Amino acid sequence: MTNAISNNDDIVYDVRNLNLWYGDDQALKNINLEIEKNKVTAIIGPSGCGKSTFIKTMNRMIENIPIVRTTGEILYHGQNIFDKSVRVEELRTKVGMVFQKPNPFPKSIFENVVYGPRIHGIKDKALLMEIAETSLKSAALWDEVKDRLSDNAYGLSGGQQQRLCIARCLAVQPDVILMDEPTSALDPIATFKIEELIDSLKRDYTISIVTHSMQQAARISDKTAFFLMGELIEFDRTSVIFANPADKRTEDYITGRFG
Ligand SMILES: Nc1ncnc2c1ncn2[C@@H]1O[C@H](COP(=O)(O)OP(=O)(O)OP(=O)(O)O)[C@@H](O)[C@H]1O
Repeated sequence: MTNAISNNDDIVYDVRNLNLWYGDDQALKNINLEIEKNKVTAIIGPSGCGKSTFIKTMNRMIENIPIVRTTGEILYHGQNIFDKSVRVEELRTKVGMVFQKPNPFPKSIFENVVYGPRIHGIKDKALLMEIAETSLKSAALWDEVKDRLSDNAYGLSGGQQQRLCIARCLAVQPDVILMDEPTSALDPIATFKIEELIDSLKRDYTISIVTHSMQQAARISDKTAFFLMGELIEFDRTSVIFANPADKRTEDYITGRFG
C-alpha cells in the first residue's frame, strides 16, 4: 500500500536554495519549497518578509528591477527558469499573474480578454469570441458582462475588474496563476467571489497566492508557506500550519502576536 506522497509529475515548481538580493540587501534567504499541481499554495508573513519578491521571482517578473540578483534554482516542471535557454515571454504565458490592484487595459471588456491571444497571432473573430466566452465563464464573469462586451472595462466594479484580469490571464491557457494579494482592494462580497473562483480554478490550474489575511489562507489554500525576514520558516499543509505549527514563530504569527 502506498501513501499519498506526491510523485514528480505533481510537482510544478521545485525551488532550491533560492537567494535574492536588491543591491546589497538580501530579501530571500535560502528558500526551498515545492509547489504542487492543482493545489492552492498560500504565502503568508508580516510586511516586508519577501512574499511579493518570492512570487514575482517565479515568473521572473522580478528581473524588471535592475538591481536584483539571484542564486539557486527554480525548477519549473524540471527546468531551471534561470537557464539561458528559457524564454521569459513563454514562461510568463505559462505562469500568469494577477496583482493587488485590478489593472485592466483602457479598452473594452472583450479586447482585454483577447489581448494575449491577439499578441500570439490569433486573428479569427469567431475563435477570439470563443476564447473570450470560455475565459469569462471560467472567471465567473460571463453572466455579468455578456451583454456589454464592447463597453470599457473601467466601467466595471473593482471585483469585476479583478475577475476580468483573471479572465485575461486564463485566455492564454496558463498552467500556473500567481496572485499577489488579489483581494486586498476589494470589499467582502467581491473577496468572497474571488475566493470561490480560486477554489474552482484549482481543478485546472496550480495557484500560488500571497495574502495578508490568515483567514483567507486558511479558507482557500491547501498548503501554506510562512515567511519571516526573507526566510521560509515553515511550509506544510494549511491545516497543520494553522492548528499545529511546528515552529514557535509561526504560532506567534498566526495567533496575532506579531505582524
Ligand atoms: N524594488 C525594490 N528595491 C529594493 N528593495 C526592495 C524592493 N522591493 C522590495 N524590497 C525590499 O525587499 C524586502 C521584501 O519586500 P517584499 O515586498 O517582497 O515583502 P512583502 O512580504 O511582500 O511585503 P508586503 O506584505 O508589505 O507587501 C523588503 O525589505 C523590501 O524593502
